[in-house]
Amino acid sequence: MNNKHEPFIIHRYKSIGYAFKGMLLLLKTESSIQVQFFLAIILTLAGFFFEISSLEWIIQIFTIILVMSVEALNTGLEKICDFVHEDFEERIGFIKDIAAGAVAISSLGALIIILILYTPKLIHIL
Ligand SMILES: Nc1ncnc2c1ncn2[C@@H]1O[C@H](COP(=O)(O)OP(=O)(O)OP(=O)(O)O)[C@@H](O)[C@H]1O
Repeated sequence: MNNKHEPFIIHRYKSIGYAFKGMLLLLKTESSIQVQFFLAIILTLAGFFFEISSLEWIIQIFTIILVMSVEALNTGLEKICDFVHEDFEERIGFIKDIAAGAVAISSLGALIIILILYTPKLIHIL
């Protein structure tokens, strides 16, 4: 529970704690995040294997962050939807669909970026 009267530093410290708890909850409970985390590990290993440049690392890390952040926000939105309206409701379906659309946009973008990064390297070793 947040206490708005506690010192700023304590308040910030607790907020960071909640945020880390949120990351662990996502990893423990959400299969989509687990799959993305697994793919992030594969990409990290690929980065070391192909000795990608600093700029390529930055692009790859940003790509992973983007997809996983959008997925996390989508998960939160789904939970709110289920909390406010458990039964079938067209407007809830619409909200969930457009939130899933955001995940699709970031995932397709990520796929294109990863293909641009690794296709030449894969062709080179084949
Ligand atoms: N309460 C509802 N009313 C109307 N349509 C819904 C409702 N709940 C889900 N839907 C429809 O089903 C789709 C999938 O919803 P769901 O909450 O199962 O998301 P998901 O991405 O499959 O979830 P998960 O995180 O389990 O993978 C939504 O995009 C929406 O079209």
